[in-house]
Amino acid sequence: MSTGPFVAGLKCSGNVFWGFSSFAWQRGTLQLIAINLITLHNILEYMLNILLYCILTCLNVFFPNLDFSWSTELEQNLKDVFQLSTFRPLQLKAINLSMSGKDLFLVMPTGRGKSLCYQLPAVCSEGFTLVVTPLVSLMEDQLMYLKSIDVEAVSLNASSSKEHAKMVLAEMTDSKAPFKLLYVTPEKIAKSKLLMSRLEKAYNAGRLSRIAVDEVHCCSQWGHDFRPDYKLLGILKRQFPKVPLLGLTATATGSVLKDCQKILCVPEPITLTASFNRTNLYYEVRLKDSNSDDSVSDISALIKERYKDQSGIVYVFSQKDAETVSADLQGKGVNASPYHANMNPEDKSQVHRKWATNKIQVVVATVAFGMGIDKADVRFVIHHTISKSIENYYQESGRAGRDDKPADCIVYFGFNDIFRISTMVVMENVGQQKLLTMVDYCQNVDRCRRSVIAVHFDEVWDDEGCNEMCDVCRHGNDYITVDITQHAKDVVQIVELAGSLDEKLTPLKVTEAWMGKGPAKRRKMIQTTTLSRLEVEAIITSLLLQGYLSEDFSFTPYTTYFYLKLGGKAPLLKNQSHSITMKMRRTGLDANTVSTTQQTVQESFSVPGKDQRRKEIW
Ligand SMILES: Nc1ncnc2c1ncn2[C@H]1C[C@H](O)[C@@H](COP(=O)(O)OP(=O)(O)OP(=O)(O)O)O1
Repeated sequence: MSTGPFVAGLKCSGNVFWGFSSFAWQRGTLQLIAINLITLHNILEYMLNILLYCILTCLNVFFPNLDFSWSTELEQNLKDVFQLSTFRPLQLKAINLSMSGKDLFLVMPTGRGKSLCYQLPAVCSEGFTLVVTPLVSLMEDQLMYLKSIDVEAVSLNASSSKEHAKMVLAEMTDSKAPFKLLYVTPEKIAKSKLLMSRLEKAYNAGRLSRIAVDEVHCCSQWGHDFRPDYKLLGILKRQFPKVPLLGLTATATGSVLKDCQKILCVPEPITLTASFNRTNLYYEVRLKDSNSDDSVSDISALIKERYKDQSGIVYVFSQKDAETVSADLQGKGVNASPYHANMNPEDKSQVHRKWATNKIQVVVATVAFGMGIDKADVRFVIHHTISKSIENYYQESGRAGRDDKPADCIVYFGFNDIFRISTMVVMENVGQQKLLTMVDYCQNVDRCRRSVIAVHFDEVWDDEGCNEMCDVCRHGNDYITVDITQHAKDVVQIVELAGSLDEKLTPLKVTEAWMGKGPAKRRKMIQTTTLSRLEVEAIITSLLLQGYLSEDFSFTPYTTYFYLKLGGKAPLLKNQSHSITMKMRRTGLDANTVSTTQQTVQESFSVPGKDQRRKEIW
């Protein structure tokens, strides 16, 4: 906000006045008045700005169909260029705000049409829009699509040839250049001074009309896909403050967006958030039994019966799993192919192409099969292994049902998978925290699954609206509340004992020790259990989620080991009055060991006599 000329004017009058009078107090009084006037002016100007801002925001947000100078052109290009008849929710609001020069964060579920929110304004504006995209493959998909609808777009990335880069850099400042969108990777912005100098020239010539930062959550370490080069993108708004910035993401919580705002140096962005509730998606969690993992048989039966001739994705944990699960499914008569980052690019695009044209029914993929996958009729997304966070799960499962027709999102939840993923995300800042929220989603038996997702994304959600489109709501009350205080004490005792012997126990060792199995390496008195393996695993998971146990990692040059140690809440168990409960699925539990919610919690599990419980293990 500029006050320069006003201040200068007053200083001048103060000097004139001083020439006529020698009374210091008169000068002081005048200065005081001047300061007050300046303050008043500042306040008024500030209030006026806020008022204008509010009016514009209200007009755009509440009356998105109001006619603006660009409205006719928008409608025309939507139909003629993009061949679309109507806008989807929030698209027009976002476009109008961006066209009116506002900085904007657009949070919209995957597949709902975020790209149009900068592509259409680009077509309707002078100059070009700079689009920052994390992946070259995403960039290429967009360029291909834009070419197919005759919108001129170019890209600059590490694999651009020298001639191409030279041509693009020259055209950036050429008013006759035809391209409307320039796609770059964040690395380019961070590393190419030449690109920055060209952008500056384009900015000064009024040719840089808009900046779009795709997958904006990559800026924040709190996001699920942090990329270091995104952290440097604040330079764009610092150098080109008058150019509106549009940050787009499918998955960002309020705190992630706040972080992105700071990193991108966007002073007051407007945030538009579309609902995360994909009403056509059915969410389900199935338990993987560690004793006899028959999840692949289960998946193949589902695909051959429920999803016969329908297109889908099976997500797996590792490249090796992609190969083996795909081979197993093929062996069971499913038309499946693997997809992972280690395949050569031709093989990857061949699998993608064949799947897109329904020549392959199922892609068994790692998360490498991700951004840019835009097939409308995906009827199922099955996770053979849980995702590393709710954000990841939402995005991966969200590839189902983009045509708004019913589709299923099923996760197979296995105890051992928790620790495989945990060691994978060990280096990530909040990796464990995020993984545990995903585990909580899977272990949950009493809350509507869509409400768990919605709450995670700060959205208010009413379970009633689920319409039984998740397993919890569909099989309501299929759970019991059990008292696990004594069990917690037993498990904590095992971990404590190992600690006192300077030994570390993996979750598997704890499970087996508690169940009285495993090699009898040390002879120590512990209390074992007669609970089933699924129950034991559920209790250990719950103790981890509730903070009675926690992770303890150990690194070797070749691998990372996950051990269990006492959590911050473990000492509470020494307190006689302290009790812990958990909710468990009724289905699959041993009828002799569990009780209904009506029974007293103490009866919930049968606890064997002390002598019976004394066993020598590990
Ligand atoms: N108004 C509209 N009407 C009909 N289809 C639309 C509309 N806007 C976009 N689409 C289509 C175009 C694409 O095929 C599909 C997904 O759009 P896209 O912009 O790729 O989604 P997105 O960017 O939100 O998803 P992702 O997060 O996966 O990148 O929706």
